[in-house]
Amino acid sequence: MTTTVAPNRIHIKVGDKCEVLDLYPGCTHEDVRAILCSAADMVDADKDSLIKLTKPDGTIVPVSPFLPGNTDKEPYTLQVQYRSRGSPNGAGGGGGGAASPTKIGYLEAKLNDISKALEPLREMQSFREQIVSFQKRLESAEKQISMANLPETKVIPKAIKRISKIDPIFAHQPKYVFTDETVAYLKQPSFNNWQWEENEMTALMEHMFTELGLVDKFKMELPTLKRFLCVVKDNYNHNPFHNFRHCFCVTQMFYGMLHEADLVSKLEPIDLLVGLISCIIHDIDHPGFNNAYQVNAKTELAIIYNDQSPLENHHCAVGFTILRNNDCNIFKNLSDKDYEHVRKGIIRCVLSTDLTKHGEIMTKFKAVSENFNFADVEHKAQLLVMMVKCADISNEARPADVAEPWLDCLLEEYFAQSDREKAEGLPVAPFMDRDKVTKPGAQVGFIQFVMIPLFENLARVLPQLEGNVLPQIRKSLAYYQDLQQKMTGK
Ligand SMILES: Nc1nc2c(ncn2[C@@H]2O[C@H](COP(=O)(O)O)[C@@H](O)[C@H]2O)c(=O)[nH]1
Ligand SMILES: [Mg+2]
Ligand SMILES: [Zn+2]
Repeated sequence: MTTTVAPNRIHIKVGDKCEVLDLYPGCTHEDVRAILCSAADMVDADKDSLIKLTKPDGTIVPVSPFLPGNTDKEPYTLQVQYRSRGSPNGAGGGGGGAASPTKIGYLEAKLNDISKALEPLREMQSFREQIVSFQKRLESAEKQISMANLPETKVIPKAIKRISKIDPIFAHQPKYVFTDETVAYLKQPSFNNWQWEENEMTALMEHMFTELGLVDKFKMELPTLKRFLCVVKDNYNHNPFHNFRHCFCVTQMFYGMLHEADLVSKLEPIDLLVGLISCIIHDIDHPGFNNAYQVNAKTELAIIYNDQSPLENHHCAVGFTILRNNDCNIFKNLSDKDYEHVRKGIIRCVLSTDLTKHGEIMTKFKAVSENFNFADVEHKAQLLVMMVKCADISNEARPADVAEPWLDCLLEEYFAQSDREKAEGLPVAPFMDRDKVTKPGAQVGFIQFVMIPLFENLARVLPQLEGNVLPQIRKSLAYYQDLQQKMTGK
């Protein structure tokens, strides 16, 4: 089982000064921003300040906890620009920036370091008192400022920020031509995602739109579709599991099931569009920490969405923010009625990927499957919900050499979350705890009690899944049961 524990060493250049930073596993976007601001001697830069990192060749490097490590020979160049909310045009403003929790965290850490170094000195006590008084002043400033900022949320500006980077990236996209073998293989649930790079995966997704007739039917402009997919890719974070490759796999499994069950002829193009876009945006901008963490840690997402499926609501909001941008709006030629239908369907599918809704969705679908009717709009909406849910948890429906690395990725993300929960004194779910989880332990229950019942329920309407998909899932279950037996003797 692989886990990442070593800090990531980053060399940066700020003006004519060079700095070395260590990013520790589990640090957040906010931590990285705070560290970079401090390296630029701009600890009072606020959340809206622009932080730009570039490689020596001028390529912009996204600021994230997964910043690739580099060497002192090729440091990143760091620029920080204030963007105080108080100033009318969002620029300039210098020291007037808001005190944010990250600044307080950073200052606390920095002051702790200083106080450790001063341990032997007599002034220690008075210095500690100064720290406490300084922290209190910052906390009170933060309270006042956060109250003043209440109406603003990060959701929409964040998505827009990344859209602004699209054209330079897009301009360098290579053109792809896929062989007949590849396009046929793309329709198979056994497709191996690990052979493809990110740009190839966006091109394969573009192929799905064309092949399903959606480009023609909805008069999509190809550059708009390419840009949409590219911006989606850039708005997935580099998490071990919830990343753009997972988005591709979910979309590809949905596409594979459409073909496997001959749904292209049974569903309307608008249904295919709802399902495909739902898969594509379903985990966009996932922070790598699940809903339980969001709620327990009282994160901004939990506050914005009142603890109600904060992640799934966020994925929808970011997806539709990208679509609202004219350059990415593949829905721009849809009638108002179609747009309304598509939006409603996508929101329903993406919100349904919250596994806490699983039981309710299963019960409803069992009822409609008794007399399923492809002409019934509600029946079809429930079918799409089930298909997106199946696609989302479908790794073990793939051959073992494709599925197993995904389990390592999932556990790596789980362990990073539980390590952080332990460090922050938050509740830890046993299935995420590195001291309690084994690979077969993680899979046997999940495949037996979640995956198989879900796919079997869907197979009541799509019996073709009994052909290729369900046998592979049962094979995975047998494999992990056997492994568990060997490991525990039970
Ligand atoms: N133990 C396992 N859990 C799995 C597996 N595949 C998925 N999952 C869980 O389901 C959710 C899916 O929702 P997502 O939108 O977050 O992707 C995921 O987070 C896992 O908790 C699996 O193979 N084994
Ligand atoms: Mg999700
Ligand atoms: Zn997912």
